Amino acid sequence: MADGNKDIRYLKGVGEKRAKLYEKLGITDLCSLLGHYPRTYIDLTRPVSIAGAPPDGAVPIRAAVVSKTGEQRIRKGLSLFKVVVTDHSSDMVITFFNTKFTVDALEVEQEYIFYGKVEGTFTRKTMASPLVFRSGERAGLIPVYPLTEGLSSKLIRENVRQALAEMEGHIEDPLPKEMREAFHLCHKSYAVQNIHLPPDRAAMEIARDRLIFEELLLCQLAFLRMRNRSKRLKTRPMEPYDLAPFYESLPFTLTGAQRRSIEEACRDMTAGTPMNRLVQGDVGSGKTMVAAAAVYFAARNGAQSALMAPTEILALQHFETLAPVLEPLGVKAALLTGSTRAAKRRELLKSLQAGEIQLLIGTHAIIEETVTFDRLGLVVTDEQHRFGVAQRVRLLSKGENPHVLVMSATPIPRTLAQTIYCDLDLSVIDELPPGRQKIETYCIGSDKRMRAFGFIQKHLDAGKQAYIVCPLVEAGEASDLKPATEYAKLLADRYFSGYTVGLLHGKMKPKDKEAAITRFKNGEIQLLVSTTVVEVGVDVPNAVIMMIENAERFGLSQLHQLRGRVGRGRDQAYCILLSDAKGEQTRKRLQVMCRTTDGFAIAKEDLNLRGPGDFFGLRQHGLPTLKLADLLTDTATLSRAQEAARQILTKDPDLTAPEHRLLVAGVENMMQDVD
Ligand SMILES: Nc1ncnc2c1ncn2[C@@H]1O[C@H](COP(=O)(O)OP(=O)(O)OP(=O)(O)O)[C@@H](O)[C@H]1O
Repeated sequence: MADGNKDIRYLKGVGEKRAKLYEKLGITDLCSLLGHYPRTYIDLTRPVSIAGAPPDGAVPIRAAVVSKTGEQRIRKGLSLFKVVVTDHSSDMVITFFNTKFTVDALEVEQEYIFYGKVEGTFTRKTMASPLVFRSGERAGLIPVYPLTEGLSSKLIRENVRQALAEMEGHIEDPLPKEMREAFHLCHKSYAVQNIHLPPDRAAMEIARDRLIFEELLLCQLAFLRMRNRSKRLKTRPMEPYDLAPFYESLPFTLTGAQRRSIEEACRDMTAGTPMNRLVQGDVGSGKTMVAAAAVYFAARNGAQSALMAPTEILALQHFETLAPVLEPLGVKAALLTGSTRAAKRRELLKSLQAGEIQLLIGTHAIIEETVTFDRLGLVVTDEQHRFGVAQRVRLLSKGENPHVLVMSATPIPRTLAQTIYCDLDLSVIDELPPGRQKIETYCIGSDKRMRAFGFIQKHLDAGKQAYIVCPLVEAGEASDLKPATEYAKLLADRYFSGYTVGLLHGKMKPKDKEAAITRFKNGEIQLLVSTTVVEVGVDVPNAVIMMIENAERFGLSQLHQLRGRVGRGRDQAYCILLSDAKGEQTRKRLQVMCRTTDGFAIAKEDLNLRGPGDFFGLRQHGLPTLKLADLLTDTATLSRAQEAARQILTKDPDLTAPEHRLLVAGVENMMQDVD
């Protein structure tokens, strides 16, 4: 505990009850209270006149009280108070509800700052339930804090003020002095003081910049240290075998981007340290073939590979794609999932241990203790963020420092990827296989549903297939949404009665899911009604239409993944987004889908619209929660922090120097909440 730090109950007005509320915000002592940064600020430095107040948004108005009415009881539990105020430009009527205490404290003829939205007509201005500040008391920026029920921003402000006084002179700076000077950063104590109680915007910005820098620096240090550690691991270097037999055996020519990624991966494996590579490519860009080549390369070197997929459907599909490619080249593949029967499983595990199987594909089932390899040399994970760190470590421990290849279909802008996957090298497949056409995307209301059905029927008649995705499995989960089970029945009985309609959802038994996918792949099912279980990875090139019901329910990146299930062959493909939602934000989101099919552009829009916190749960990516930094907009600070982290680790790779003691504590504190 830092010098001067005390339990939160030390503060005036904080007893057991409030301490419990503070605990909900992760605050237990003065230091954690000071680490609870304001969400935003009310700027009292630039009051506007009543007559000149803009019609939208809250503003500070400096005005004097003219008169107050008494309490008016509107109904039980609801009282109204009216206060007339004036400034040089106009009068205004302010209404307060149930806040007798605030109104009583207002003195006639005194000036105050009222912070709220000015409404009403040109001649009669009004404001409802404003925040009130004594004019001249402190016309700075007033911090507004993230709250929990029972704690007000005002109370937190008062507690923070006291905590700052208590901690004065005790706030140590984790950044060495030379670094602060080199990167033009203020001292930590100035930063903490001015993030909470800035006299003006400039001071707040200096403080913010400094704290964002520190946050990003700690994050970079954590990842770079991890990376340095893995670079120090040793593994047997592989021989650079010729990949020509692999390339020649494929039914198509690989794209330049696929070959480049393959070469990068194979080069990594010939070094004496384990590969740690992320292959990132848009939907349908052909990531599986990169994995296939790496598996082939490892097998030629006598090493086994494991491929772990997040769902049984995906594991099965990888098996069905990879086995026919690899087995003619002498690489035997096997599939192990939760539904593999006991006898088959026993036999499979024996062959695996004897080294007769070169590639094991499966779900979590492959990390169980009973699964042992003869010589595991390569681990491929699909969509890494769906696995926890512990699961990954368990899989890795089945070999001696095996190589790692991660495939991700979530397009992340490069700067973000570099931060999130700072411990991984990055290969980007930025080219689609030849002949792919832009998926035509339409957004329609349910009044056009029948026309859409007609459009689908025309394509089914021509021998093509289609998907209809619904948000839910069963009725009753939410009243206005299409449940897949009932909808599939309705479609089969009424609108698509002459066609084969299949159903796929997450609550089905694995065996039935497998059967549905296989029948769809074989063309026995023409129209597949599904929930989002088809979202990632499902590959049926003959399917050309993706219709999504209640499209407003899905995030942009999810819609993109769903749409990516079509347009995987040479035929023109279509995506129909069905939504009756009227909200402007929703319309905007769906329009983005109609405008572009580029996953990276969509991810960027998604980040802009939702913010990185919501994007895909950063914590699942192994990224700590950042309090102030925004990875999208703070890119300049991010590169400064990266530079600083590199400088620190070059001098002190293990962060053992005494001047880095506080940095290490910061890194550990930051990483402790990552899974
Ligand atoms: N170079 C290529 N030329 C033509 N077709 C290709 C090429 N590479 C892959 N394909 C085919 O493209 C389809 C998509 O490939 P794959 O399933 O590997 O994509 P992906 O990157 O895993 O996509 P997703 O993330 O959407 O699952 C498959 O049917 C595959 O056989």
